[in-house]
Amino acid sequence: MTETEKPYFIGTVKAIFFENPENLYKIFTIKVKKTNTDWDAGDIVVTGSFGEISEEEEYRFEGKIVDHPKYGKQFQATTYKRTMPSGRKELISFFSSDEFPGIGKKKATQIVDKLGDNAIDKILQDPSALDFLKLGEEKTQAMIEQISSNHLAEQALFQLNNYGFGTTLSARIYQKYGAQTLEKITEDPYRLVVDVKGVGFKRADELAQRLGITGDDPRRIKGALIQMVSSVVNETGDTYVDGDLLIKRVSGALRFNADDEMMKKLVEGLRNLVKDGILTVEDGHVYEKGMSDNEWSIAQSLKMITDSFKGTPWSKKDLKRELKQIETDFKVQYDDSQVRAIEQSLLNPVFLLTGGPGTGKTTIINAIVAAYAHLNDMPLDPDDDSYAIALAAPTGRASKHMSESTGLPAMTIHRLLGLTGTEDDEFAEPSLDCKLLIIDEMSMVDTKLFKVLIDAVQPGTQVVLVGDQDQLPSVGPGQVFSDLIHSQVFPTTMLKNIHRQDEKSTIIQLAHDINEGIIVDGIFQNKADRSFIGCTSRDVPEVLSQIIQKSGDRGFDISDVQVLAPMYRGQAGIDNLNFVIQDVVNPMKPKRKEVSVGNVKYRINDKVVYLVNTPEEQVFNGEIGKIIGIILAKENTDHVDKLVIDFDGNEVTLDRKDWVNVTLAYCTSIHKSQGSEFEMVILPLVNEESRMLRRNLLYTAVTRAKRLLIMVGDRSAFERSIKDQSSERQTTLKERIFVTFKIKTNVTEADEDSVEEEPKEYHLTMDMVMNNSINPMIGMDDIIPSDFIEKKEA
Ligand SMILES: Nc1ncnc2c1ncn2[C@@H]1O[C@H](COP(=O)(O)OP(=O)(O)OP(=O)(O)O)[C@@H](O)[C@H]1O
Repeated sequence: MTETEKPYFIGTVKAIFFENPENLYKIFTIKVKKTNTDWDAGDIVVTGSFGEISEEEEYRFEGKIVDHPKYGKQFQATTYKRTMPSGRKELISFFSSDEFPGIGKKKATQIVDKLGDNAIDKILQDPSALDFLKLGEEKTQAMIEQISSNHLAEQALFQLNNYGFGTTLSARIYQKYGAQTLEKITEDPYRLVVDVKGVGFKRADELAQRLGITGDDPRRIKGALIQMVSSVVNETGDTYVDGDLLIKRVSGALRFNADDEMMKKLVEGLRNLVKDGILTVEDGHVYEKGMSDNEWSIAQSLKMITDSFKGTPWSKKDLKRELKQIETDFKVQYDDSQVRAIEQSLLNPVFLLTGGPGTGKTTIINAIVAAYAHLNDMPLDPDDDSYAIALAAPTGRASKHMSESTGLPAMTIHRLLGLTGTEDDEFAEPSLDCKLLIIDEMSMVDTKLFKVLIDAVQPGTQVVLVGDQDQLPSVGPGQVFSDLIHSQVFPTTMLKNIHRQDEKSTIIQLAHDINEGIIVDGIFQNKADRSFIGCTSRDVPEVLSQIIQKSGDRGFDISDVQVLAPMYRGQAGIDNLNFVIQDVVNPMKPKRKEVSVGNVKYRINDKVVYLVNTPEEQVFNGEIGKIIGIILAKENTDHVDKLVIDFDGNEVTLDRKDWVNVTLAYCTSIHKSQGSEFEMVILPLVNEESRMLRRNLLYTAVTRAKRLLIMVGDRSAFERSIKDQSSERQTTLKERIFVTFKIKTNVTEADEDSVEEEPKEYHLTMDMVMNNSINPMIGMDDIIPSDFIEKKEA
């Protein structure tokens, strides 16, 4: 090997024993034919990211020899190339191989006779070189594609690598565009911002610069606009970005002077994105593709449900009688607001019920179900043909709670709708054949999911949405539950009385006080069921270790203890606390099995959380499980490391490539904890997290504790959380509802058409952009929500 020559191996692939479709990483063995290294072995192991690799084919790999601590000597390939067959004999056997169905030895010989030893190059350069075979267009095309596919994948991955993309991103890009990768990204590198997760504007901009796309190139402007809308919406949870703000931010990102000429170009860019259906602009608000339609669609479906409701076959008197009966049966006396809630839910097509912990939401769901069934002569038996009640919640835990408390089947909204939790859900159009639909934990439902859910409801169905509007809003954009309540268009009951009878419990009262913004001194005093331990963020890990140790001594199983934190980073952040707690409750000991991925180590008994939806395995985002088995690659015939995890009785085996879907769960985010409750919650809050500290965050965390709550950290961080009201998310769902419901009451047919037709007309004018004169309520001055209620009830 000369100094400049890179180490290489040429060999035939024998067996591929690991493949990660996410990043195309593969591990396989080759039978070595030639090498410039002094590693003299018949078969070697090769690793790396490869577009396509076929067994029994010959390739040339360049890279370096490494000594893996566990698996020994391997060749880590950075580039690879299929060695093209050369020489008459090899070429004939190549063309007559299984890769080219319909080409036998005779035709293969003809090709080589006609095109010579350079046959492959000739075909790649000029596909008409094969015309003489008269195979027909389809077959010829298939043959050319087969020849070029490997060649193109290599070329593309090599070039992407040159452009500075790492293996994972290169693989994602190649998976998206396939053979057209280079053509597509050189034509418009900014398309990566839309098409490939993980490529932002800055990255695409660097590539664009290398390709000579700079300054005010329309492609550059377009890329910056798309990226900015997406990042603002994901950061804030708003459903749109204010047009002015967008233009300001984008001109900053593009380093444009805010002169008229540049503004015109930005507005033009926006206009084109609207034309191409990538963004929507309405009343000066800029929405990501589909988001504006989602809001309209929700409003229209709610209107359809409202309009199609023809009343009940029983009278209000029957209902009163039924309520008395239920009180007797359930041995409970409902308070006034609870009675109102039960009545309104049964009398109306759409009803909203909100209340804090212990106010009786579950109690009311039980009453609604029982009364509905009895009043409609329907047995409360899911196996009976006439049973038509659907109960669902956004998380597995919440739906399980619903099912346990009602004794009826309840499921996740995804399962109810047959959704997969992937991007395909956007195009799903399921249909629900129930007559009464009750959704719990409604504050967690985002705009996209609610759109699919409410669109699936059939005319005549009654819908009851239950939740706690003061909790954190959904992770995805929107705040549907809060918007529906604040629209005041639908009958709503807010439960305020706390009914939970536990005299000793002070946690619920604390939660209500927090919600009211009351900072009572008592919050920092120790009570039987809660305590506060003041410390700095540096001390949080140590304090937490001690609490966890003591909780174990007091008989708490770690599955009942949950540490909840707002952020991932920092000493008191989720990532660090997980390592700290793991060391206390499940430390490494000699001879214990341990596997690692990145800097996370997994051992048997570790508490983990699942991060995606996998309906085939019946395991969903946010579910907490325990590792009950570790099967090493050398112990199974697949030659892959595996984790066996018990998710509440459902055992799931995850191959190493799927470990990205789990993480340690001794400490989880407060956001993820929504919809779950734990016997004991430990809540560290520190001043470093000030950006996140809001009342609804603290309220959500505190309300997760059933028996014990231990607050740790900076006193001022807790006080700040109580004081800082969270700002409302920016959405236009309420306005859509006002417009849509006004149609029903007093607008003409012509107006109706103009709303139902896609409301896409481009409104953002230069004036608007420059003068900050955009008003989302344009044209709605004369409507106030209570107008509608009065009309409805009249
Ligand atoms: N009117 C009532 N009279 C007596 N007890 C009641 C009444 N309403 C509710 N309860 C009791 O109060 C407790 C809390 O009620 P429930 O579980 O329905 O509240 P919740 O709002 O669903 O609470 P969480 O959101 O915390 O689960 C239960 O034990 C329930 O039996």
